Amino acid sequence: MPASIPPQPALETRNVTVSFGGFNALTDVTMTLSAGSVVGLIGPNGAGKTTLVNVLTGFQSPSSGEVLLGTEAVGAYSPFALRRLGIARTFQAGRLFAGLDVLDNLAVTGVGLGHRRRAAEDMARQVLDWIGIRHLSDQPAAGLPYTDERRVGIARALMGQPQFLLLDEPAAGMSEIEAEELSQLIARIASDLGIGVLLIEHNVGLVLGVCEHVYVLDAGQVIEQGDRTAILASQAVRDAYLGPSHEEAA
Ligand SMILES: Nc1ncnc2c1ncn2[C@@H]1O[C@H](COP(=O)(O)OP(=O)(O)OP(=O)(O)O)[C@@H](O)[C@H]1O
Repeated sequence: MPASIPPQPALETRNVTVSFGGFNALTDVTMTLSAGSVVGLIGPNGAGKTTLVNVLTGFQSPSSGEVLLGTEAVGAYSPFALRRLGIARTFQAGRLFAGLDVLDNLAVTGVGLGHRRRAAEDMARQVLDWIGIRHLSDQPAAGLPYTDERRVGIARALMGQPQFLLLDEPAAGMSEIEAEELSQLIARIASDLGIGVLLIEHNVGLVLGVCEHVYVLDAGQVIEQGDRTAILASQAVRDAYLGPSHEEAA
């Protein structure tokens, strides 16, 4: 883990639109993720959250608009190229290599990033230690409980010391206590490692608790952004989650 953190560029989308046929999954989305900060992305089902993560990680090209890493336009880069530039992600389902144990899951990722096997294993042990799950090293990935699978997914994403980490619903299925532990881990990833974290979650309480800035997507558009206070005060956010008719019903 680095002792001192050099200045890092931001990861941004500028006016990004993604169309599937005639349907816009994202319309004109502009957002910024900076080093060392935790930014949240919330919104109802189908709002476009995963599509935005796919755009930021090279799994989906924007139909229009730009993706910038610092001053470099990276919207047409492959997932592999972006991973090499330091943009890592986790998936909603862990996507671990089921036939390998936890240490090997991380080590194989390190080898894929260009490290020698021994160095990749050393790095894997460091990452597992840092997260506090070294005891899982010899466990087969296939049999892991859900919450451990999530933490191993994060550990694997930290291999190769990314600049940015995009977490797609990491707390799904977790208890309140487990989600609280996860939020502490997320805060440490930003503060201790200087990584810019984008947290996509349905658990709005978790997002508002750990994120300095939150974007709210609805039907592919950013309808609100700001800190916890701004999000809680927003009528647009209430309408998106409860429907515009909830006021009349009250
Ligand atoms: N490859 C695709 N082809 C067509 N439509 C798609 C595709 N991917 C996503 N969509 C549509 O785009 C919209 C946004 O989907 P997306 O999965 O990004 O939303 P989400 O906010 O992540 O939803 P959830 O919270 O349910 O995971 C949805 O209406 C979805 O059906």
